[in-house]
Amino acid sequence: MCTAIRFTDSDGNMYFGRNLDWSTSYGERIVIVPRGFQVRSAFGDDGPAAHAVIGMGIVFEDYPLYFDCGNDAGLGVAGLNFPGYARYQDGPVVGKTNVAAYEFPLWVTANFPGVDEVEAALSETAIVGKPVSDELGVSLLHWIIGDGRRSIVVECMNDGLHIHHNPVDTLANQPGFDWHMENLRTFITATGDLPESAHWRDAELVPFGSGAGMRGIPGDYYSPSRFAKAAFLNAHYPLKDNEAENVSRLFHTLGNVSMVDGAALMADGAYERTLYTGCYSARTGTYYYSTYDDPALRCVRLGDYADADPAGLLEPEPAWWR
Ligand SMILES: C[C@H](CCC(=O)NCCS(=O)(=O)O)[C@H]1CC[C@H]2[C@@H]3[C@H](O)C[C@@H]4C[C@H](O)CC[C@]4(C)[C@H]3C[C@H](O)[C@]12C
Repeated sequence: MCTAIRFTDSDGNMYFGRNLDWSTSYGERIVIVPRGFQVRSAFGDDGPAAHAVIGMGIVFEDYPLYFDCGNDAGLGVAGLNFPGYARYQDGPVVGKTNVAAYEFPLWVTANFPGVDEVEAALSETAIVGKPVSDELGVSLLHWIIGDGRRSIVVECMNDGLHIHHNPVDTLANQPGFDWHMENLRTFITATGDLPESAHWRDAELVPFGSGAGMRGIPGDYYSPSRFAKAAFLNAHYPLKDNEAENVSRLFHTLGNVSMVDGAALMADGAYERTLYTGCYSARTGTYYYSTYDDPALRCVRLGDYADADPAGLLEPEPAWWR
């Protein structure tokens, strides 16, 4: 499973991050697309990247397959599994801009400065289930897209392409976004406040300590549970000012829905774990991440590669955060 959140600092700069939960790594690492890089399109509409992009992914035949990424204008996108619900176009649609599902994160971040522009373009766009290769196939995903003002969720299903306004700036896996939002109504009594004592007949029931208000928010790894917990935490975290506080916010919040070995068996017989947590700070153009085996934070600053030769992709060595 995977979980993603978005929030802003006190100046309106976006922080955007995700847990990548899976059993085996694809060999993912930080990949940078320099501004002006010639982006190859599955449907013949090649063109230079209008924005520099940084994120986590793999490079396949000189093409960056991003799992999540952000751009120099402060726009971020992440793909999360959505099998059983995702249904792409079987082939290109005449009269539309056709984008293969594997191209979607790069298409969003290389072309657009913000969510408004992506949303407008999506009305003329078809997402096509073209495999990246026979071996890699087609991933069935839905996407969260965020900037400094808001986020949306894009779900391509049997009945067409849906764009949801995302007022909780959270996404997990199945079922669909509308269901997750409806389900949050189950938890409206949850609060971060210090609980009062209760009186039952002659008994005064005093809380053991703080945290009682949050009882009922689930802590298991099921997708609806992670959505509810991440949405609660993202809604209650106090607004923070500086980079360190906001990076800390991102990793603490996603740490609360991260998956520990041995607790969630997948259908293939392997346990799911949070292989990495990634965070894009639009304030500093920095991608931070930690992995399951090495929780130390590493990072790469997009601005350090502003003058990079647009002819090639970059796979920089990350530095320790501090
Ligand atoms: C497995 C990842 C999603 C993690 C997730 O949501 N897990 C939920 C588990 S569960 O089902 O709900 O149990 C997804 C996110 C991005 C995906 C990758 C990206 O889409 C880029 C390419 C796309 C190709 O079609 C397949 C390989 C691939 C390299 C994808 C492999 C895999 O499907 C990834 C890594």
